[in-house]
Amino acid sequence: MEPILQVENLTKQYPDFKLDQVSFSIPRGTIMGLIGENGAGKSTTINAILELIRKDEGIVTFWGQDLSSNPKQIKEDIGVVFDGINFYETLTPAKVGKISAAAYKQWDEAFYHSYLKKFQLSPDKEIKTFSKGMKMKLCIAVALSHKPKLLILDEATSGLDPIMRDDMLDVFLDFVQDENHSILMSSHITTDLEKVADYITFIHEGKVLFCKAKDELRYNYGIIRCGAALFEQIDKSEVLAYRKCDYQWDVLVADKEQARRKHKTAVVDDASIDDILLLYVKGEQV
Ligand SMILES: Nc1ncnc2c1ncn2[C@@H]1O[C@H](COP(=O)(O)OP(=O)(O)OP(=O)(O)O)[C@@H](O)[C@H]1O
Repeated sequence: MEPILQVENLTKQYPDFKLDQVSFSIPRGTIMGLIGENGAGKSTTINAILELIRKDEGIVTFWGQDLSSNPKQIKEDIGVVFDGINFYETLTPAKVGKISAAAYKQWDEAFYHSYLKKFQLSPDKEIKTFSKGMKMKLCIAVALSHKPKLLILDEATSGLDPIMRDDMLDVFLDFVQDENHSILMSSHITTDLEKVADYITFIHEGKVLFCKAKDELRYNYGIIRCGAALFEQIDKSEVLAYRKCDYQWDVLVADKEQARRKHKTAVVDDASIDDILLLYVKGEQV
């Protein structure tokens, strides 16, 4: 079965930045987390996938089809939420529902109102009275209510408090219970991705550094904490990245159990997604 979204060699050149041959795919029923430092190219990737900006090279297919081959249906099947999307401030959620019902043939008004209730958004209050988090929740309710099969979320949970974020992660997990649904979500809140993502794509300076199953990162990756003498002994072909902090070396490896067997005196910690990101971005690669 073809993936819901396949991205091959996506390239976009800006005067001071190049998104360089980005490739990944999202299998059905899964959540893909997109991570990377500020300016790494996450939003450029999402904008190019959605054809909001023109790509220079590369192939993007949804359900095996190019967006231009069936734009109306494919757009109906994709729910999009960006940090900073704003509705007209004088609209109310009820009016947004009416407008969306006219725009989407799959619009489900009852479903929309059940989300407004779940997210504690009054249908009749003007949007200008909403906080940033409330506006974000409204965007997510709209995106879910036209019954998409793919959700694309660019920093969509960053304005939410930890309790609401946790509820929202449950909504996302529910969404992918249907094997025909998937989510692509970029986030700086890597603990959220640790909770829900099945795969992680790490973009660094416009290039994909890796695209891996989250469990592979969680169960296999580790950080050796050691002094200079032990660092010299480590086989550098096993080192993904390293960083010197005062008198200690932090060394990222892809097989922590092997490192524990080989270096019995060293401390080998589990690596969180934040640790991995930090070592790749701030550390050095062999
Ligand atoms: N329209 C544009 N014209 C020129 N350069 C741009 C344009 N849009 C983005 N860039 C550059 O592309 C690079 C990547 O930006 P992008 O917004 O994709 O990063 P990001 O990973 O989403 O960052 P953040 O986490 O801060 O949102 C940045 O250097 C940015 O300045």
